[in-house]
Amino acid sequence: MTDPGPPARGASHADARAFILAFAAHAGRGGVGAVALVAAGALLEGVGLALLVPIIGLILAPDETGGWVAGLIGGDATGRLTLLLVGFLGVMILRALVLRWRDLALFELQNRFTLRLRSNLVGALAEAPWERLARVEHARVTSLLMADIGRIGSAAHFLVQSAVSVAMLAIQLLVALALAPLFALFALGGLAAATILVRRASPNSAVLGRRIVEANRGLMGSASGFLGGLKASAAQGASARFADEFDAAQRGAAAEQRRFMRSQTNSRTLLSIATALAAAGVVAGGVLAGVSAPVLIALIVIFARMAPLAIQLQQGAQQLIYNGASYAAVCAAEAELRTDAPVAETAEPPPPGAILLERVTYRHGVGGGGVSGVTLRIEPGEIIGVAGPSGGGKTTLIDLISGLLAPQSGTITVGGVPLARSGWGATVGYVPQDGFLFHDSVRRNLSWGDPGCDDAAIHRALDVADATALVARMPRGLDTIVGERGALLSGGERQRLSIARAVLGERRLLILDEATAALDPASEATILAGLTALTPRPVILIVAHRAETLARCPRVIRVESGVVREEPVAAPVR
Ligand SMILES: Nc1ncnc2c1ncn2[C@@H]1O[C@H](COP(=O)(O)OP(=O)(O)OP(=O)(O)O)[C@@H](O)[C@H]1O
Repeated sequence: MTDPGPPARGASHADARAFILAFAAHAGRGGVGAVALVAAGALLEGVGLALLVPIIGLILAPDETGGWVAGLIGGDATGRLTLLLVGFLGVMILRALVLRWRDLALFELQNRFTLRLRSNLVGALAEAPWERLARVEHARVTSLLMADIGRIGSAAHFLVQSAVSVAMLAIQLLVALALAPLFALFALGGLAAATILVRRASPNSAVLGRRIVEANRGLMGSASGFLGGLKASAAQGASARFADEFDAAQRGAAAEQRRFMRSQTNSRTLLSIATALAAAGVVAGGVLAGVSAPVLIALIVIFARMAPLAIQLQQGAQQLIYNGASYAAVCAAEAELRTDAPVAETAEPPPPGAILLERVTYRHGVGGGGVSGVTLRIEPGEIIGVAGPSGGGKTTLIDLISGLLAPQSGTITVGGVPLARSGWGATVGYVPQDGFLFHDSVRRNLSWGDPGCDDAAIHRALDVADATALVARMPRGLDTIVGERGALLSGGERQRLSIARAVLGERRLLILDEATAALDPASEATILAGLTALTPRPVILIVAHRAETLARCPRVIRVESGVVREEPVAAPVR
C-alpha cells in the first residue's frame, strides 16, 4: 500500500459515482424492499397533504356544499370534517409506521455496507502475501478502518436520506402540480436555479474530501509514530515535539473540515434565502391570481415541507461527494493488498517428514536483497542455529521456511508435499526479538497462540520457557495485565512469555528470531534444554548472533550475502 499522492485539483465526482453503484449493488433485494418502503412513505405523505385541502375548506367554509368530498362521503359538514380528520389521522399513523420500517431497513442497508467494507479490508490484510503486508503503513490502515469507513457510513446515510428526500419531493411536487400547476412549476424553477447557483459557488467537494482523507491519515501517522516509540520519545525528551507535530497535523485536518463546513453552511444559507423567496412569490402570486384560500394554505404547507427537503438533498449530495473520497481510498487499499497470483492454500498441514528446500531463490523487489539457490534439508525435530551478518538473508530464509514468502524459483516441500501457507502456518510458532505482547492478561496473551488451551497447558508452556517463577511472582498470576506491548515487563520477561506462547499448541516448526538475546546465559540454557525436551519435538530454528547461543545448537547454518552454507559445530547441545 503505497501513497496515492496528493489529491488532484480537478478531482471529479467519480468517487461518489463508484460509491453509489457499489451501494446499489450491495443493497440487492433488501434495497428493493427499502425502496418500496420509501415509496410507500412518500405516497402516504402525498395522501395526507391532499386531504389537507378539503379539511381546510370545511374549516373555513363549513356551509359550502359540493366538491368531491360531499359526493364521496355525504352527510353534513361536521360529519364530513370528522370523517376526513379520522382519515387524515389514519393516514398519518400509517405513515409514521411505514417511516419507522423504512428507517430501520435503510439503517440495516447502511450498516451492512460498512461492516462488509471493513471485513473485506481486514480480509485482504489477512490474506495478503507477506511481501505486500510488510509494506503496509499501519497509520493508513488504522485511518481507513476507523476514520474512512466512518465517513463511508455517513455517505451511505446521506445517500439513503437523499433517496428519501427525492421521493418526498416528487410526491409533494405532484400534489402541488395538481393543486396549482403554474405556481408549482414556478417554485420548482426557482429551486433548480438556486441549486445550480449554489453548486457553482461551492468549492469542489471531491477535492476537499480527498484532502481530508490525507489529513486524517497524517493525524493517525503522527499518533502511531509517537505511541510506537513511546519510551524512546520520553527518554529523548521528544514528547513535546510529538505534541507539536500532532497539533500541526490536527490543525491541518481541522482546516480541511472547516473549509467543507463553510461550503456547506454557505450553500445552505443561499438555498434557505432562495426557498423563502420562492415561497413569498407563491403566496403573492396566489393572492394576486385569486387562488382559493384552502388551496393557497395547502400550497404554503407543501412548500414549507419542500424547502427543508430541498436543502437536505443539496447538503446530502455535497456530503456524498465529500465522503465518496473515503470509499475510493478503501477500494484502492484493498486492491493493492489483493493479488492475482494464485496462492497455494490448504487448511491441511503437510504430512510428517523433512523440510526440503531445493535451489530456492527469493529477491526482494526493492534493493534486490534476499537469498539465492538455497538447497537445505531439515529433518523433523532438528535444532539448527542460523548465523550470519546483518542483512545476510537470515530472516528471508526463515520467512521462506515458515511459508510467509513463496520462492521465486526452486521448491520447498514438507513431507514431500509443496508448502501451502495456511495449513503449514498453523503449525509454526514464531518468536521475534522484541516479543509481542498486547495490553491484556498473561493468560490471554498466551492462549492467543492456541485459543482452546487450558491452564494446565499454559503452565507446561511456562515451564518450558522458564517463566513459572516469573508468573508466580506477578500480583494476579495468569490474570496480571502485562501493559501495552508488555511495557510492564523486562525485555527478558517479555521474551520468556513469547516463547511460552509459541510452544502452546502442536508446533512442527519453532522459530526463535533473536528471541533469547535479552536473556542471561543461564536462563537461555534452561529454555533451550526445555525446548530440546519437547515431545514430539518440533524443528527449532534459532537465529542468533551470540556465539554461546549458537554453540548450544547441534547444527548451525550461516547465511551470508544470500548464500547458505553449513557451519562447523563447536559444542554439542546441552
Ligand atoms: N521487505 C523487504 N524489502 C526490500 N528489501 C528487503 C526486505 N526485507 C529484507 N530486505 C533486504 O534483504 C536483505 C536480507 O535481509 P534479511 O532481513 O533477510 O537479513 P538478516 O540476515 O535477517 O538481517 P538482520 O540480522 O539484520 O536481521 C537485506 O539487504 C535487506 O535490506
